[in-house]
Amino acid sequence: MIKIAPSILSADFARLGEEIRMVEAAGADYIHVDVMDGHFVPNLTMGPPVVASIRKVATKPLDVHLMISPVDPYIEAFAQAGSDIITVHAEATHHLDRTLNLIKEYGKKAGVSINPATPVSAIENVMHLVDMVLVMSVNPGFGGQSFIPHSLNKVRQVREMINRQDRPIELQVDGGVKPDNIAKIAEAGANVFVAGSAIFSQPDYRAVMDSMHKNVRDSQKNPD
Ligand SMILES: O=C(CO)[C@H](O)[C@H](O)COP(=O)(O)O
Repeated sequence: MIKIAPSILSADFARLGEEIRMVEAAGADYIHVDVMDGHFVPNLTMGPPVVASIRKVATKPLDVHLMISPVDPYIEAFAQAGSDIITVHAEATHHLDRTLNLIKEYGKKAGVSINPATPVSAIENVMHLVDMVLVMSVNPGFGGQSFIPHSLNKVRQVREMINRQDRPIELQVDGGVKPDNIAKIAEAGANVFVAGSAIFSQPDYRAVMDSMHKNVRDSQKNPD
C-alpha cells in the first residue's frame, strides 16, 4: 500500500480550502504543506496561521515540511497550529537530536529530511527518534522540478536503515514524483509520495492519483 501526499505548494492559493477538499475527495492520504523561509531555501510560502486555517478544512493528517532555519523556535507554533507530522531538515539544525525530541514533546510525529547532496549517514544516529524519513529528490524551494535520478540509491539505503529498526518508519520521497516514475521509486523502497505539479496541473486529481496507484500495483505484479 502506498500513500499519496499532494503538495499544496502547487495548488491555487486563492481557492486553498476548496483545493484541499478536492484532493481529499480524490484519494489523498496526507496533505503536504511546504513551509519555506527565504533563507534555508530560496522561496517564501506560509506560516503557522495558514496551517491553522488548513487544519479547519482538512480531515487527513497535515504533513508539514519545514524548510526553515533556525527551526527550533517555530516547532511549538506549528504544533499548536494543528500539524500532525512535522518534518525538519538535517541540514537546518545544529542539534538534530534536540529538534526531533522537541517535536515529540509536543506529541507530534517527527520526520527528518535530507537534501539531494546530503548522505544518508547524516540521519543514522536519529533513526530511533523518527516516524518518517523524507528523501528530497529535488533541491528544495520550488515545485515543478525534475526528479534527480541518484535519489533512488538514497531511497534504497534509507530503506535498509529502516529495515534494521524494530518499528515501522515511513519513507517519503518529494520532488518530481509523477505517474511515470512512481513505480521505480516504490521499488526502491518508498511508501509515501509527495506530488505537487503532477496533481494540481491536471483537471482530474483522482485520475492522476489512481494512475499512480495503478502503476505501482502493475510493477509489483510484473517486476522487471
Ligand atoms: O518540497 C517541495 C519543493 O521544495 C515540493 O513539495 C515538491 O517540489 C513538490 O513539487 P513537485 O511535485 O511539483 O516536484
